[in-house]
Amino acid sequence: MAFTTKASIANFGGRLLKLSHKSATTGTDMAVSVFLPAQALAGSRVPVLIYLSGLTCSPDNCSEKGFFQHGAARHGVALVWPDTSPRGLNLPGEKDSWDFGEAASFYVDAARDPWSANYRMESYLTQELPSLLFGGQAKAGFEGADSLDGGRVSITGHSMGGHGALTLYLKHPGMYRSVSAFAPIANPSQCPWGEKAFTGYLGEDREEWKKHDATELVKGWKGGDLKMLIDVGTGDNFYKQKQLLPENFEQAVKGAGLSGLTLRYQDGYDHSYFFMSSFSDDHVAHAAKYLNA
Ligand SMILES: N[C@@H](CCC(=O)N[C@@H](CSC=O)C(=O)NCC(=O)O)C(=O)O
Repeated sequence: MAFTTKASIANFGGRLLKLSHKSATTGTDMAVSVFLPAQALAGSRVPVLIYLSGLTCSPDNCSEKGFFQHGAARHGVALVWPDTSPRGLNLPGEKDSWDFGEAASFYVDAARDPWSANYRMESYLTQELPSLLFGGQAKAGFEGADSLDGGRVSITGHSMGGHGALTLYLKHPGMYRSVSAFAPIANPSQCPWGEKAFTGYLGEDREEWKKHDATELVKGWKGGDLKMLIDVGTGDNFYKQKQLLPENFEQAVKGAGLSGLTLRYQDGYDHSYFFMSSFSDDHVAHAAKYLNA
């Protein structure tokens, strides 16, 4: 049995499961939370929306105050909240700052020591975690696992997790049916957060960084309509500090002649979960449109 169930909580007519499992990819225990809507508990196969969290987060932040369960219950969509990095490794410098190391993986497979052995979050999220989650109840070992339809998966995320959602979607055409993001770090090669993380995890070669930068990746997108929703708050201090750079991303989409990006600026909203909870219904509805098509 892959997963240990730490908690099972009644929530929006379904259940919120707090799970953990041993990961061969990261070499650590990994936490992950799953929301099973009532439809899943009643035996229906349900599609899945993965939410990648931002810097400093665990699976708890969004599952406790993002209110994605409200829309997910309505549309019959399961939610998966992975963790933001391996934990408990005690690597040198891992806990020195809130925007690098633990809870700040940027969802890449690190290429530099000491990170490359364990900070392999892209492989974890695109290979190991789906194989464990969608392998059926006998393999997964938690209630309702048989209901998860691994053939219908979309992805979303916030800030660092918005960067993760956009880049995994653009790097793995066909893996996800749609993508959305709240306040994503949309052009990490050009902002302080991204420059710090990419130098630390990937090295100094800026050409290498482009492979993990949504604004660069979208220029080469060949997957047709983008099926992409992005929300950014105009009162977001990180937006004002040019950590997010959604305009660069939009310019790249226009330059590549692509359709299917809805980029909305939400007046006065900040970077917090007050923002996500205000629009999480829209993001679940966006995913459900493609997942239930
Ligand atoms: N500690 C920082 C603020 C950190 C912060 O705002 N983290 C965001 C994600 S930022 C981009 O990835 C977050 O989601 N925090 C968790 C929460 O529950 O709000 C500072 O002091 O500025």
